This record gives sequence, structure tokens and C-alpha cells, in this order.
Amino acid sequence: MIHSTAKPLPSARKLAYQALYDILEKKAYANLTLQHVLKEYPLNGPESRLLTELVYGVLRKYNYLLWIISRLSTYSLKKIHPSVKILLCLGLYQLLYLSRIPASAAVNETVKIAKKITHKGNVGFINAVLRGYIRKKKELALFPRNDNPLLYDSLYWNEPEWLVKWWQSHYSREAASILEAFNETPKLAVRVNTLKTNRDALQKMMAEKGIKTEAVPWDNNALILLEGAHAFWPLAEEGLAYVQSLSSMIPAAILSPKEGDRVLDMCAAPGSKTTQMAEMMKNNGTIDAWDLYPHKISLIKNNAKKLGISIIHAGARDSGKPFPALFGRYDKVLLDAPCSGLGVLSHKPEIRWHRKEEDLKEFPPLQEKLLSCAASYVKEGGLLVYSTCTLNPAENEDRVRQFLKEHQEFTPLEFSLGDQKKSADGMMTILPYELQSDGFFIAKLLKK
Ligand SMILES: C[S@@+](CC[C@H](N)C(=O)[O-])C[C@H]1O[C@@H](n2cnc3c(N)ncnc32)[C@H](O)[C@@H]1O
Repeated sequence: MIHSTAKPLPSARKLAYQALYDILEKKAYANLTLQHVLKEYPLNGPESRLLTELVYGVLRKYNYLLWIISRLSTYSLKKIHPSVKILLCLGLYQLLYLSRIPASAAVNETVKIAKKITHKGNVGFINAVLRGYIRKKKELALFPRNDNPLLYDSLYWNEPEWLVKWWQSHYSREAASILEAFNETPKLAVRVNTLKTNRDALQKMMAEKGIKTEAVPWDNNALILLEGAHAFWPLAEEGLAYVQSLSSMIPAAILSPKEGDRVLDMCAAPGSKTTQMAEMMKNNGTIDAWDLYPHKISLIKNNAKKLGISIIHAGARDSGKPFPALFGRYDKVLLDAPCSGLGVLSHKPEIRWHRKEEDLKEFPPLQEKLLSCAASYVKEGGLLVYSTCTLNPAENEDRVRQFLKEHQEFTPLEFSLGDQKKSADGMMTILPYELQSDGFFIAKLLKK
């Protein structure tokens, strides 16, 4: 539904509150929630930037903001209603991190929203906590690390304690750099749609619109948007380029489908890699694109339509159930498996608060089943690429090693990203600080 222009649009702060409530309490995805809000309420540039900053900012600093609240409140956090906690986080985020917003505006605007959604007692409480912060901010510095190293690290890096411990035990040497990278705001990367334009032409077109871009040395079809990204969306609507993180462009580039190939994408929605492969194939050949959830199939179809692609046949299917009629029929198979998503904490910050340690156990058996099916679909001499957007040996290296033990008809193939990075045993783990992009894992396997 498009919002009627007769009514004034809600403020960025009010919309940020609603979005954060949906994300933190109903476990909605931040990027989809924001897309939906901005479609329904077409805010002007500064308001839409404030909305995005507030939502992502609060999500990144959530546990630190809660800790500040716990220091200022006479009630324990458990006793504070979720909507009050979110409003307090919004007010505090502005007071702590947005120096361009006067403190009085941060407090008054938060209280104004509170009056509309909660009772007088809560409004008074919110007002008192925010004003308390202004009075006492000098006393609220983080304690010395030695007092409680784990809590300190969790507050410093903005991740739950279990996850900080997890990085430190699984990636000991790299843990600090990984944690630091997840606190950086990621740069927007786009994939040039070579069916409609090329990188130089698009870069020129973007420059004319005031969008500053940078080419990626190891990928001819990727651009990083350095400035003016808000002017990019009309070009995306025209299908000239597609927003995709740099790391996520690697699996399809490694599978490297050619014109006329028959390709299977087993876990395809929303179709970022499916459409990338179709562009590489010059829209010539066939791609079967499966996903478990019927409602996600339209995402693949819509993306293909916008990008001018006609060779994708998307359908709902459980890829963990073998389909013998298609065994040995594909030149190339991509298994971009469902995973714990621990590589994408910088551009999907909500994952760190939603994910629980026990969730990690559910992925390896599913990935094992999917890999075993994937093996059957590849032709002799064909290629299989297995990828995940997580950093977890149990979902990555261990899965591939076990697969190779059980499927001696496959052998790993080495690959590289220009001069940037080389695989080992046909596998590559990309740490988030290496390409200033998501953490990813890719394995390239040849069926002998
Ligand atoms: C990492 S995402 C895929 C992203 C996609 N390849 C892209 O680049 O846009 C994993 C996908 O696997 C799907 N999925 C989960 N279990 C599945 C199953 N058993 N069969 C098919 N798809 C499944 C999820 O719905 C999700 O869309």
C-alpha cells in the first residue's frame, strides 16, 4: 500500500521505533523491514538517512545501550517493557553517537513518541533515564577490562557473550580483527548487469548522478559505491545493476557457468547468484533455481524480470530430497547452503542478537544432506561449488572434507581471486576484514 500524500508522513524516529520493534521483538530482517517502511513512507533524503542510521545504529550497539540503561534504571532490564527499552535505546543512541542532534531534541522527540504509545508512568521513566544520562554520562564509562573481561569484550565489540567467546575459541589469532570488522559500516557494492550495460558505462552514468564509485581489481563486474548511494536506486529499478556484497559474488564467479550450460542452483532465493550466473551465461542456456519456500520463488522471478533474464526456471523444492530424474544432468551445480550466517554480522547486525549458540548444531546435518544430493546432479566432468556466508569450520571445511571422503568421484580444484587470495585444498575462507566485505566460504569440486 502506498501512503496517501494527504496525510503527513510519520517522523524518521517514529518509524525507526516501529522497525526496531519488529526486528528485535518479532525477529524480522532489518534490510527487508527498512525496504518495506521506505516503500510505504517515502521519506525525503535526510529523514530516510536518519531512519537507516537509527535502526542500524541501535542494532549494532544494542547490548551497550542496554547496559547503559541498566546503570541508570532503578528497575532491572527484565522488568522494563520491550517497547520502553527500544525507545530508550533510540534516545540514548542519539545522545551517545549523533552529535549533530541537540540533546534536548533527542530527549523531547523520544518522549513525544512515548506519549503516543505508552502510559504516563513509562513516559516519566523514559524522560528520567534519558535526562539521567545527560547528567551522569561521565560516570558511565566502561569498567576496566580486568574486572570482567568477557562482559567488557561483549560490550566493547557489541556481540553477545557466547559469540565473543566463540570467536575467541574458534579463530583465536583473527578474533579481534573479525570482531572489529563486524563493527564497521559496510560499503555498498553492486554487480553490473552486463546484459544491459558494462562497468565503464555504468560508472560514467553514476558519476553524472553524483555517485562516486570505485572499481574492484579482482572482479570486472563489481563496483563499490563510495558516495551518493541514495541516487543509485532508480538505476537498480531499471535493472542496470544489482546490490550484492563483494564476497557473495565469488561463488558464482568460481563456478563460472558459460553460454549454453545447464546449471542447477539448489538454494536460490532471492536469486542474487542465480541472476549473476544468468548474466555470465549471456542469458543463454538453462538455470533451474530451487528453494524450499514457495513465497521466496517470486523474489527470484521478480529479480530475473527486472534484470532482463529469461533462462531461469524457478520452483519450490526441498533440495534435501533427491530427484533421480535429474541425476547427472547438470554441467554446473551451485549449493549456496542455508547456514548460521555468522559471516554477515556487519550488514545484518540483527543476526548477532537473534542467533543462539544451540542453533549452530542444526546446520551441519542439513548441509550434509544437501551436499550429498548435489553430488548426484553433477555430470561427469561437471563442477560443484559449495558456499556459505558463515565462518564456522563445522559448516565449512569439515563438511567439504567429509564430503570428499564419502564421494571419491569428486576432487577439489584450486582457484584464486586475482592476486588477492588463493584457495587451499579447493577451499577458501574469506574473513570479513580481508575484502572489507562479508565473511564467506567457497569450495570448488570437480566430478571426475
Ligand atoms: C544462503 S540462502 C541462498 C541465497 C541465494 N543463493 C542468493 O544468492 O540469493 C539459503 C537459501 O536456502 C533455502 N533453503 C533452506 N533449506 C532448503 C532446502 N531444504 N531446500 C531448498 N532450499 C532451502 C532458504 O530458503 C534460503 O533462501
